[in-house]
Amino acid sequence: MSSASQDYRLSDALLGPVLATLNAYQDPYLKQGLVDAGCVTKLAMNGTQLQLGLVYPYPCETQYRDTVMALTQALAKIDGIDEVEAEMDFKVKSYSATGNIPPIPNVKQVIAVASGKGGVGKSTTSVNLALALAAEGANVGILDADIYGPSVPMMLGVTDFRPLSPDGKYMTCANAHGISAQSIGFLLTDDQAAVWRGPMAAGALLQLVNESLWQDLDYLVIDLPPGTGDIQLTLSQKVPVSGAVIVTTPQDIALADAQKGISMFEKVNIPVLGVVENMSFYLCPECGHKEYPFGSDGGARIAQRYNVPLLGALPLNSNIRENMDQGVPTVVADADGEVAAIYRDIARKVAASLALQQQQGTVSIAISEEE
Ligand SMILES: Nc1ncnc2c1ncn2[C@@H]1O[C@H](COP(=O)(O)OP(=O)(O)OP(=O)(O)O)[C@@H](O)[C@H]1O
Repeated sequence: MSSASQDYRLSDALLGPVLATLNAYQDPYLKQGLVDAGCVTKLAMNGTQLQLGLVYPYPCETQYRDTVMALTQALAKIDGIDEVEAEMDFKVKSYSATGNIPPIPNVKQVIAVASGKGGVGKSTTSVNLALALAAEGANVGILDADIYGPSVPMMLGVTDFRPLSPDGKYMTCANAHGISAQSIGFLLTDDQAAVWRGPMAAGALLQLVNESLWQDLDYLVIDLPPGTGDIQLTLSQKVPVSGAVIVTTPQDIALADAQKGISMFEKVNIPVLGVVENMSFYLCPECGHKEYPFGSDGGARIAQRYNVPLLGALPLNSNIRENMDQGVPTVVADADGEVAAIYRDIARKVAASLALQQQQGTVSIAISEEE
């Protein structure tokens, strides 16, 4: 992966061992050495202190501390280096899997979250994924396209928000817990939305995508309506999606529906970044014992069969529901907890996978003005 800029000012005697050491450190999400991944942007010496600049192609701020500690330990073994001062950053590049669709202004990448059937926790996953990407440092928006049950306003605690259109063209978004949000639920009552079908719903959703005032987003997460019908297909064909995440529960029936979701995206050439298995196991709050009431490897099986990664498995946990009902999702409400850590891990996998798709050039890259 080529990096934005490289400023290497080391003697030949140091440059070789330093690059070798940095490349021996495999980024756990890019699965590449830091040099091969194009992350190393600056190398200089100040006395016996190595000044190191790293720029990742995906957001991973919560990993910086551990990475610097590991690198310092390894680099300090090289003769002449006693200390390391690291500057860490990330830069997400504009990218769409569907090269012929124009980019959304001020949005670099679009992640569609889908499920074959309703009620599996697609919105819960979308909201926590968006917040987890933000926790890693990204600028994130979420679009609630679930016309049949727009739950994002409730989940983010912004049910009273009504969009304004200062210029008569673009609508303002709500801000909650550091992310921007737009929802069909801000504009319609439940009964209005429920009667929408096919083209009418898809048209309105496209308007929401293209006519919202997004502010320099690294990622726009779209919570699609459940199912794999016309609306989902139209959106997949008309929105410049970078990659899709499929949410499922472990029961066979949900898995069968998830397979339909994977096939739908494959048909329109949108890469499926992976599967999230929700309500995968029950974690006893008293003793920490894990139980798998629906079998323990549904998500893994579907991932294997369709050759897509299993991004993570979330427990069936009443806190997740309660946090949602209170408008403070778990990634924010219990940022140091185990569940938030699972969501952040999923977020890093998704973001790194998008960066890798770009690196491999399997798809076209959309360049927008903010680059
Ligand atoms: N891992 C979980 N543990 C406990 N409750 C959960 C979990 N995931 C989701 N829920 C709860 O399950 C219900 C359905 O979740 P959610 O609304 O996210 O599903 P959905 O797939 O988006 O549904 P629909 O598409 O029909 O709107 C919500 O009450 C939510 O709080």
